[in-house]
Amino acid sequence: MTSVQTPPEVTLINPLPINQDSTTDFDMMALTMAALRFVNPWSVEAKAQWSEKIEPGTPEAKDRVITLVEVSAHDTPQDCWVVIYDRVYDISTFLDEHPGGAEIMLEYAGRDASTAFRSSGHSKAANKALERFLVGELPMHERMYRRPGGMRLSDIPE
Ligand code: HEM
Repeated sequence: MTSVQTPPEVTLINPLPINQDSTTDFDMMALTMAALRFVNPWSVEAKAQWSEKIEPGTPEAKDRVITLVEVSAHDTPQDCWVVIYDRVYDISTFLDEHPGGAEIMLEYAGRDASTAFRSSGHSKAANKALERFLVGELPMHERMYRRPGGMRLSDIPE
């Protein structure tokens, strides 16, 4: 005789009991994040307060201090800055002229390109060409290559 087995009774236990206050917690978190975003000094909206755009390679560029955070806001093909050996270059007009192509330089838009520039084996002429695009220099506390009393790489331009 065959007997029909009934499955054992299963009681579902919610392993994570829903906290009645979880919605309130979430709202508080969202509110805090929104407030932080509002006061965030790095917000892109702050861009308007940063340095005026100047003509690259002009004498004022030598005295202008530009922070890494400001450089990072210039990261498009129309407005492309890079840092090479602690100096800031606006290469927006050079992208299409670059013998190595625009794509490779755009990877460094808004960022430090020193090691990429160095390891591509650029000539002395390429180092000299940098001057045309100079718009400023990093503040002392953000520099890696040109610190007073620091060791200088022999091949970085004056
Ligand atoms: C403002 C910055 C730059 C300037 C003025 C510049 C200038 C030049 C110049 C004049 C050349 C021709 C070869 C030479 O004279 O050395 C060249 C080639 C090249 N550059 Fe740049 N460059 C810059 C940034 C970069 C960056 C960030 C990269 C990234 C990796 C790069 C990668 C290359 C490569 C791969 C070549 C070789 C192209 C070939 O031989 O086919 N360059 N660059």
